[in-house]
Amino acid sequence: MSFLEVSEISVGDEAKAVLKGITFTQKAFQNIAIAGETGSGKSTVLKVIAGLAQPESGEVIFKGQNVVGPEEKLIPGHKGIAYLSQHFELPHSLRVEQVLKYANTMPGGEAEALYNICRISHLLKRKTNELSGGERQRIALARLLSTSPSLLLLDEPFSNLDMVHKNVLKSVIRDISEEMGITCTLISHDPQDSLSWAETILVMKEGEIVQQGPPNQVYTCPLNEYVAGLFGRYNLITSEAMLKQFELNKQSSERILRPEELQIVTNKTKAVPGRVQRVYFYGSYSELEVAVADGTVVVRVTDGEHNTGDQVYVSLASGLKKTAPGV
Ligand SMILES: Nc1ncnc2c1ncn2[C@@H]1O[C@H](COP(=O)(O)OP(=O)(O)OP(=O)(O)O)[C@@H](O)[C@H]1O
Repeated sequence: MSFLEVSEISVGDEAKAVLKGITFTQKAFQNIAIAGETGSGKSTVLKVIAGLAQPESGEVIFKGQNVVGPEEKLIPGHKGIAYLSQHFELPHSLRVEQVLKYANTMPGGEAEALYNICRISHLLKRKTNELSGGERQRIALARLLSTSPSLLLLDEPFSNLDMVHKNVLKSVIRDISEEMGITCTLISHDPQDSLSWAETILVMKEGEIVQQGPPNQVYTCPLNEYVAGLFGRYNLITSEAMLKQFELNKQSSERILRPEELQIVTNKTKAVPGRVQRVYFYGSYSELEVAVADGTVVVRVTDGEHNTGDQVYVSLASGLKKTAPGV
């Protein structure tokens, strides 16, 4: 029995299809991230899983039990599944401890451990209107988790957080999985969040899953430019000289190369000549925009030795091996 089975979920009608036959499974403790452009249907998937949005067809089976939609249940939702919305709300001007007390179904010791994991123990006496955005979010999270769910659905939890609060929340999410045995699914617009955290990434476009696989596969072997663009800079190699020198298949997604999949070399074998047009410094590495015979490519370097105007040779990074993208 799978932990979560999502089968052929469709939402919307012919005039506006929001989800079109979404199917995937999630194992217990498998971190799944959902990526996709705005409006691709990511939040709707989470809401259907949580029993908060009604699908037209398909089913969600959670630990062997059917999750029913809001049209079939007086109080929407499923006890074992928590959904942290982008637009969560906390009651106004109540003490944090009161907010948590109303929701809490855990025995005293466990609730205290939860508040420690969520880094909110020091906030219990504060009023809800005296909190930062990051603190409010961790309290909303603790409130959800105090009903002891085993699946947590996080809908863009990092948006609007500064780096400090974001890093705290990342540690909280990691501890929630490890210490409380909760499985998490995450939507994030920042590719770094998904790539560094997930075991599996589902990529959505226009209500469909267009690619799924482990982060390194989705990143290095994107199905197309849409998927590539979601996870960072890329080159679509169209230069005839490069295709020939690098022995790339003109028709396939092999032509999509990340800046670090190219390198600057002194040996002219299997390399094409170019001139550095721009240098972008990012701290631990730089990206060079290099004009080649019939195009421009971006190459990542770590030596900091290149300047605008330099004559260079570009080749494929050594040991680079592309595999077929998983769909
Ligand atoms: N209750 C609703 N009724 C009708 N259409 C809706 C409803 N909620 C969302 N939609 C539409 O469904 C599509 C998918 O929305 P959804 O919020 O799931 O996308 P998303 O990928 O999460 O977007 P974002 O990244 O902007 O949050 C959008 O076109 C949206 O306008």
